[in-house]
Amino acid sequence: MITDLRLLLGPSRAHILTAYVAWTAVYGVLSGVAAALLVPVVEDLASGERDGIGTHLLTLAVVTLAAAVVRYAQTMRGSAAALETLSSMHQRLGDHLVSLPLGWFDSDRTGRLTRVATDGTMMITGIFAHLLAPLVIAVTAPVTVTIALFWYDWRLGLATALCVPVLALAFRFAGRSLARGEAHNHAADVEAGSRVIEFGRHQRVLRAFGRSVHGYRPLEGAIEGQRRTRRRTLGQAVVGLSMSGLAVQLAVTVLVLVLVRLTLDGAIAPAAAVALLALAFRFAGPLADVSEYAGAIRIAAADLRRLTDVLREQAMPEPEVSAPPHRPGRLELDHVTFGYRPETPVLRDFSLTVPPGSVTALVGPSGSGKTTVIRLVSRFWDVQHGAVRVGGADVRDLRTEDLIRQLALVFQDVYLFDDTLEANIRLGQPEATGTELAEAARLAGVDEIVARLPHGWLTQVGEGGVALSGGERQRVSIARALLKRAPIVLLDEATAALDPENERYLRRSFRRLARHSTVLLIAHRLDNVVDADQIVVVHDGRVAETGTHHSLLAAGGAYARLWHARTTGQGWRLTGGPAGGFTGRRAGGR
Ligand SMILES: Nc1ncnc2c1ncn2[C@@H]1O[C@H](COP(=O)(O)OP(=O)(O)OP(=O)(O)O)[C@@H](O)[C@H]1O
Repeated sequence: MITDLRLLLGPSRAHILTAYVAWTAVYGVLSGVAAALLVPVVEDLASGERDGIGTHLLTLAVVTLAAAVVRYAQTMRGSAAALETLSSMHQRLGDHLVSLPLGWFDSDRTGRLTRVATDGTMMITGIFAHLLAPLVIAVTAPVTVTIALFWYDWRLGLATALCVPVLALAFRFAGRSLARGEAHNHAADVEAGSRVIEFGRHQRVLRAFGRSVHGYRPLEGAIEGQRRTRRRTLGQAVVGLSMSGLAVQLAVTVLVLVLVRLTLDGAIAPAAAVALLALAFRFAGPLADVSEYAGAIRIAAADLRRLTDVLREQAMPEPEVSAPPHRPGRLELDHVTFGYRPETPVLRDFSLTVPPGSVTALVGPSGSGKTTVIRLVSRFWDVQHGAVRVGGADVRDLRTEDLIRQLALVFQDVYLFDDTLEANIRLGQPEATGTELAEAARLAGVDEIVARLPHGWLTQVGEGGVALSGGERQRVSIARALLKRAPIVLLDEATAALDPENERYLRRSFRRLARHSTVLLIAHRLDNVVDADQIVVVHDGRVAETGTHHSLLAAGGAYARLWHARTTGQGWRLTGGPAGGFTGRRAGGR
């Protein structure tokens, strides 16, 4: 737990935790010493030793006072450490997430991440408020008491020391069974939580098909699974906790028996035996506390581990300093082979060069790998073979900020943040002037949206941009790209048909983007590729054909078939033929 907390704090702030643990340990030692000092006091009382009693009482008072001061310092440091850990947790998570490859963010991991990040605050507060101090004191106070017992009578000390492995075994057994149960509970909770989120998010589809909670099997199954798992793990937890509680009781019984034996043999005076009995309980007290908290400690430790596991994920390697982009605006994929799973390549020996200031269009059937090309250029993933170069530099030799500075991305699935319209566009260039912002908005047709909305630029667009239509969201995303004025623009054209107005804005913006930048465009409508400097036909992860609209038509290959099928107006569909071949088929034709 302490290792994970140190990782969460980071190397520069880890000393805050070390100081807190050290103060807690000192408090544990002092409380053990204070308990041990009762023995000579009781002995003095019984023997009527007036001089001794004064000295011992004074020592006891000093130790108790020191324990109180240390307790105060320890509590203050605990609050400071909790606050630091909380602020550091979100910061470090955020910093690390941006360095992870996008492949890491599958829906399963994102669901788990959401849970650990939201539960994290409660968990960290709980650890510092209730768990860490008892855990440290459960080590230092009993150790101090054991040393005191040794000092008083070695047989008593030996008996106490022999109890330690038994207790450790019992705690280990309890801890393991609790951890196992907790892992099952967590998996069941995540599954149920994900199903509830899915159920909420996709209400439109579910309602269209008349599904309520009761008719939605995945959610019902997950809730039932959660109930079954909880019932089963509760039984295991009770067994584990009873075992550790029993072990503590057993240790106390052993100590009492040894004490009685030594007293009966005359080795210990009866009055001292009473004080030593209290000391034996002081040995067992912190352990009993910890055994009581064992469930909470295990749960917190598991939550903490899940959180720090994210920080342990391998980040994308980045150079200290970026290689200089010696060919600005140039884009190149050099014999690239890549698969989301290395054993199933999506792009094979894929080569493509986009000269600076030119427009290249990627066309091809759905699933042929066009979007993957754009993702590799943006270094969302790293290639398995070959190289991707932006501005002449391998993307792996560029720091993320330097790579992203060269790119503007317009994706199909435009995501807008729950902020104002202006903030969403400024994302492309936060320091842009008002004039630049207005110009980008005018070209992309966002000014019309601004004029229509009640709060204009300051309208909140809602999470994901729900307050805007799909076409409007795309216009906002194009305005972002226009504002950024990056040397290279990557554009994934919307597959869904845009209405004529949105289409007009898209074309206008596109012409403006092409005037200043290199453009790599994924085209789903062939009208938009006629003027491209280069058309690359992608099929099954390979470059099937390359040329201009006219040269490809003259070649009479896959592109020409595609074009003719489209222009006959009878509909077409792409089917994978032999290497590089598509067939333009009439809809419904054989
Ligand atoms: N995140 C992912 N994990 C695993 N496989 C993926 C992932 N994204 C895409 N794929 C697979 O990679 C292949 C190429 O997908 P890609 O999105 O690049 O095709 P595309 O040509 O852009 O298709 P479309 O025109 O439909 O957008 C497909 O088989 C797809 O299922």
